[in-house]
Amino acid sequence: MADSKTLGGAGLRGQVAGRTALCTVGKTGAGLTYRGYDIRELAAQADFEEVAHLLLYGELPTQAQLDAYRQRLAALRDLPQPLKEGLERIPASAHPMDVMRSGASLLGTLEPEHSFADQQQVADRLLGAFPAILLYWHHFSQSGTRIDCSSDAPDIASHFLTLLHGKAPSELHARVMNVSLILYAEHEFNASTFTARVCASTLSDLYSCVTGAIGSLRGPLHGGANEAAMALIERFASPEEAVTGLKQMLERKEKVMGFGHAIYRDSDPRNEVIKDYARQLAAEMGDRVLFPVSEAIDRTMKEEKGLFPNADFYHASAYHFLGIPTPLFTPIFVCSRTAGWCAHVFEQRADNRIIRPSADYIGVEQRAFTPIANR
Ligand SMILES: CC(=O)SCCNC(=O)CCNC(=O)[C@H](O)C(C)(C)COP(=O)(O)OP(=O)(O)OC[C@H]1O[C@@H](n2cnc3c(N)ncnc32)[C@H](O)[C@@H]1OP(=O)(O)O
Ligand SMILES: O=C([O-])CC(=O)C(=O)O
Repeated sequence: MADSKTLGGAGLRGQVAGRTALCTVGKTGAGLTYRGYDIRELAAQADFEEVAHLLLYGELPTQAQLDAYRQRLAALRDLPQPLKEGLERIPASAHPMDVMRSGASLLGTLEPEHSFADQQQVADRLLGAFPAILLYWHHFSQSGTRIDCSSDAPDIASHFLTLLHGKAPSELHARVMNVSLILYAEHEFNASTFTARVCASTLSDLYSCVTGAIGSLRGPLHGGANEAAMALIERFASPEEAVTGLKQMLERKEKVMGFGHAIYRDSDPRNEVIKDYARQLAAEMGDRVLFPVSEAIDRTMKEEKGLFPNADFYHASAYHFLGIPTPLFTPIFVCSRTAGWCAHVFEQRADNRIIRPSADYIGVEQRAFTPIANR
């Protein structure tokens, strides 16, 4: 009989909760693979649309398939008018992750998934529409501007940056965004994906699965860590200040967001990729503070706690150098992880049994009910 203290109390760590053909995390010799491809090769040579096709359609596309897929996704960028009106009613004070969650849910009321035969179409629709859901609200709430949601950018990475900045990104910026979307696209049974699979196991619709997953991703122990990491980095004006500040945080037993991982023990393979791009962007910007401070935090965490940066830590400075406001960081994770979430929902549906574990009861023994007048 399993001991519940070592199960629930330890966050189900090490428990196999299902099967997947999508991804391996932390296996010896291969840090992270998507359908058998090493993340480093995908990040170096592929575009996000190729990776989304791999996850959602089972294989990397041919050039003709990729062109057709890009066109299909581009045709799904614009938003229906009632969704725009709904986004206009969300206050500027809202967290952008709440906008993503509400946007996904509202789209599901306007273009419901009538049957599971629609699932590929819905997944593509969410991938196509998420940048505009976020950035239509962002511009309207900041300045009252109603942006054109359908840019002529060639891919989702450039589309996002075009909607945000009102102009096409440079080649380097488009590449960094593409790489970021690839790195965040899929990660086995992480908390948000598991949320999506639990929802899918009830035979619920895809919008509900994705909406629930967004809620899970929002927390600072998961996707929200990239925003929290940025807030931390910005607190320090120099590497020396960062070292002192970090040591004080660790003495106070505070968690340092962007470090550590539930599965990886020594390093997160996504870190070295995004760190390299953060360094390139820092050089391009002539930055002399943010990147050196980030490296000082990184070194101090290694020396003091033996902890390593996860995918989120250097994403913070990379996104900052792309001119992305900090509250929009975690929504970009949504734009990417939607590919992984939807692929997991398809997988769950293809071999489903409702996910319903048991709990070890630790409450009071059974007792007699006392009517309210006698209590
Ligand atoms: C894309 C992603 O979602 S990646 C994860 C993003 N999240 C973060 O960056 C948040 C900061 N990190 C954390 O909170 C954790 O490392 C998690 C949530 C990612 C993993 O949690 P766990 O699996 O429980 O971590 P783990 O078992 O390795 O922790 C071991 C010890 O290191 C400590 N530790 C782990 N991460 C950190 C951290 N970032 N800062 C300080 N201490 C930490 C834990 O408190 C624990 O100490 P204890 O044994 O004294 O309680
Ligand atoms: O796998 C996890 O627990 C968290 C993570 O890195 C991710 O979802 O990308």
